[in-house]
Amino acid sequence: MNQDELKQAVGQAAVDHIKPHLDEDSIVGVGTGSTANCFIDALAAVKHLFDGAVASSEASAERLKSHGIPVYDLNSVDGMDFYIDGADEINEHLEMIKGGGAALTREKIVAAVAKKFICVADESKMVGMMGTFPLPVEVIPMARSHVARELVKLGGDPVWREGVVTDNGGQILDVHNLKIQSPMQLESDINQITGVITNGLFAQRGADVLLLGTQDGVKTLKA
Ligand SMILES: O=C[C@H](O)[C@H](O)[C@H](O)COP(=O)(O)O
Repeated sequence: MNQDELKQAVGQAAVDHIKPHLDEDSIVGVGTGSTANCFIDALAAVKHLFDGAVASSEASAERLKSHGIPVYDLNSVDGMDFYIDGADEINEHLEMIKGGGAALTREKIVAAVAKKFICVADESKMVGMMGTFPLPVEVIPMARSHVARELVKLGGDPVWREGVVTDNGGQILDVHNLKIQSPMQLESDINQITGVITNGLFAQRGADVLLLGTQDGVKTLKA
């Protein structure tokens, strides 16, 4: 199977995973990116089983609506059982780097509301130590240079993702060459820098379940 087929397989596996738990009041939390898109497309086939979705980006909201799935503002829902999203890197503890598509902040917010985070990923995303994928950090635009200098002090090489404006009006610094030995600590340290909106480490709130697409089928890993 090629990478796209692996993404489709995990998208379908995520629908199969949550389907027994869906009812007419269920709200599904939906992530962003090419793997999350596969999940959205598979979810459309069971849209009669649940109420609607909360999306972590305008792009995912549009895709959900194009399938006729109602999209709710997060402030109008009390909670949700599941949040389904991809990752740029994930380790054996189900800690992740996310934000390759610049949606990290809304992803972290929707994930915080959900009872369970189900990560969908093809096997290329599984790593021993995170940091090969540059860590995205969303910043308030006027703080960009200040935050970049502070990130250098933490051992990274930040690069401005020029031209990208997030759904929140923020800008993105991609931090290269980090050896992330303590993801939870680094997540806190970066969030302490004034001007940071959030960073793409999902360690304090990692995934609860990983559906990993491999050549031997979809494997289920639990935290
Ligand atoms: O901002 C984007 C998200 O964190 C994505 O979930 C992540 O970049 C993975 O995307 P993809 O499934 O396209 O590799």
